[in-house]
Amino acid sequence: MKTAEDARGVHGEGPRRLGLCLLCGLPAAGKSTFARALSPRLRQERGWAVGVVAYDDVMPDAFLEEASARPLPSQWKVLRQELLKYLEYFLLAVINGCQMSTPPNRTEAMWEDFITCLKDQDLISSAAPEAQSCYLLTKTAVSRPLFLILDDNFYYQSMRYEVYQLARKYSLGFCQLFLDCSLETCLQRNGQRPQALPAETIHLMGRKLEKPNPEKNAWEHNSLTIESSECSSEASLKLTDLLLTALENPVKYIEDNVEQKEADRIICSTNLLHQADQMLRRIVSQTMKEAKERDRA
Ligand SMILES: Nc1ncnc2c1ncn2[C@@H]1O[C@H](COP(=O)(O)OP(=O)(O)OP(=O)(O)O)[C@@H](O)[C@H]1O
Repeated sequence: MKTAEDARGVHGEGPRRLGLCLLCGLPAAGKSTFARALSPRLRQERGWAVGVVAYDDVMPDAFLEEASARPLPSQWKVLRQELLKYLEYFLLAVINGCQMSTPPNRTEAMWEDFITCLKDQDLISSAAPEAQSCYLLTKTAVSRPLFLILDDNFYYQSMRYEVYQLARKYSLGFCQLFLDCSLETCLQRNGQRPQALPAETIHLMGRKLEKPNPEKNAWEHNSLTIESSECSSEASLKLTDLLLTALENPVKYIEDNVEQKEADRIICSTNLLHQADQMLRRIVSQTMKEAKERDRA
């Protein structure tokens, strides 16, 4: 199996450039509309292979077919993680230049929607005739720089971090685009949709939203905020720059381990039990030192 270094092409074949881009923002901010316009532009102008994975298209239908009820937040979390696993299967096939296999434990309807999503964007073709549970990658998917654009609200930092961890695991490019749109505009756009969300959901998300914060989180440094109504050539240039920077600077595994260790250290040092333990150790050590000095005197 090839390593992350192979994926970057550091062993002489030229870089195999792969990137993940998160779209985040409030419901009805215009993420899906934006993604629909962005992907043909990137294919045409840059010659990249692009896959937009709209979580709304892949997840709810799958769940409703199986359980005929709206999932709870904890179930959404499990489904999001399952979808990331599917993405990993696809990425592994691209990195290893092999067929995409079918995960053994899967929510069948969600997997089917995921397959349809990749097929519709010319990234995989039908199951290989000799192995019904494998899918062939298309020439587009294997021969060009590839960007996967993940279209969800990603309103908690922790949701985005899961995707970042995937990028780190395979040393992929990673970037985030925050589509900034006022609450009022989102409510207004939502109200005009055929299947509008309850306004309260948008209010709630507006309160909970954790915008990308590159000052606080080093891993979010490759983030861009653009106004949802902005379609200027300047915004377009900034966006291309963001994506190119991500492709050319894939997440470094070792570097980010250091960052993870630092995060663990902070968690550890703020842990009261750990602090009490440290204090106890210091007192014991000081008492023993004093006792030894008394013995010598
Ligand atoms: N720039 C824009 N100007 C005006 N209307 C827009 C704009 N972008 C999107 N809309 C409209 O707003 C509505 C919501 O757009 P869209 O579905 O793209 O949002 P979204 O952020 O993907 O929403 P959700 O997170 O709920 O899936 C649609 O009816 C769309 O036509």
